[in-house]
Amino acid sequence: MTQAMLQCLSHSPLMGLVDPLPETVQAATKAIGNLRDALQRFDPEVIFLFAPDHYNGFFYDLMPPFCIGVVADSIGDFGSLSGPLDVPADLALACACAVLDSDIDCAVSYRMQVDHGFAQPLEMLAGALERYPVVPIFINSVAPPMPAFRRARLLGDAVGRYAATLNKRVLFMASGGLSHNPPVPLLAGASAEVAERLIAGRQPSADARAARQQRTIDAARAFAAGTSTLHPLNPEWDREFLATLCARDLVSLDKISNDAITEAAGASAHEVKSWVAANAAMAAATGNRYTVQAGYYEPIPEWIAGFATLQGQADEVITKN
Ligand SMILES: O=C(O)CCc1cccc(O)c1O
Ligand SMILES: [Fe+2]
Repeated sequence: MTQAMLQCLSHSPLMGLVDPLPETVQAATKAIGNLRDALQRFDPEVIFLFAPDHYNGFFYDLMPPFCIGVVADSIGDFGSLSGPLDVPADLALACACAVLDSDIDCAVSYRMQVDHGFAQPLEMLAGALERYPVVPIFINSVAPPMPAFRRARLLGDAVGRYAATLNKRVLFMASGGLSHNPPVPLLAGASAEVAERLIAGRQPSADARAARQQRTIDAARAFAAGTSTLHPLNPEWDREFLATLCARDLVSLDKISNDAITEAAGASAHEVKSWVAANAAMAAATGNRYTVQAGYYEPIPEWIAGFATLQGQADEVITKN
């Protein structure tokens, strides 16, 4: 008997560093609290966490579209939690095998480094990095060439079919998005110094890390003040995306190209592929018998994020072989 639940949450390391009005913080905090309470009640036996990276664990020396962590550590950028994740290694490896058997070529890592993309939802929803067993599933969302919506959906589909065989309470969790464009550099057109950081920037000096974080904080202040040239948030695009997930119409996203995503919603909007994968996993695990509710949405410039929560429940317990 497998039971499945779905939770998706935007992330932003600017939370607590560059905050909007207290009412906005309160509303977002309440929405996050709702997810946390539901997670606690569900008490997952394993979390499949789909999330991106921001040139902290994955670089252009070898950039996979997808990677499953068999052993994983959080680096603790922007004051996020650092330290090991509780990855059930055999299960993570079996998941990777099942994904490969489903024609989705994903990498594995026995020393996966993750950043706030993974750490923040674990901290905010699970309460700690090691509170629950978690299979971390990286989706490249910042470093072109990137997988398309369709591939993210098929990855999620493969993970969901595997998860349904476990006879456990499984939680599919996604971290990222929605529309946004924080100052994450692109390799195309980068200076030699920035290119080096994107290709081989593992373990930067404390000064380099602090300078990077300060640049992001400065960018958020300018973005909130309306004096920034960063790509604007796109609430209309975000609401349509959420409606598509609520309608369980993931296939309709396949026709949206990566260029169209960047153009409409910003270069980091590709992080929503984590949401697509988690929703596809839920669909596969439940045989499409699940319901989704968008919990909260607000474009929050201070956090450089179309900030949203979403939750889904299976209509029934899944019985399988
Ligand atoms: O690591 C960085 O510099 C990017 C930080 C960042 C900021 C806003 C929204 C995000 O999703 C995000 O990841
Ligand atoms: Fe991000």
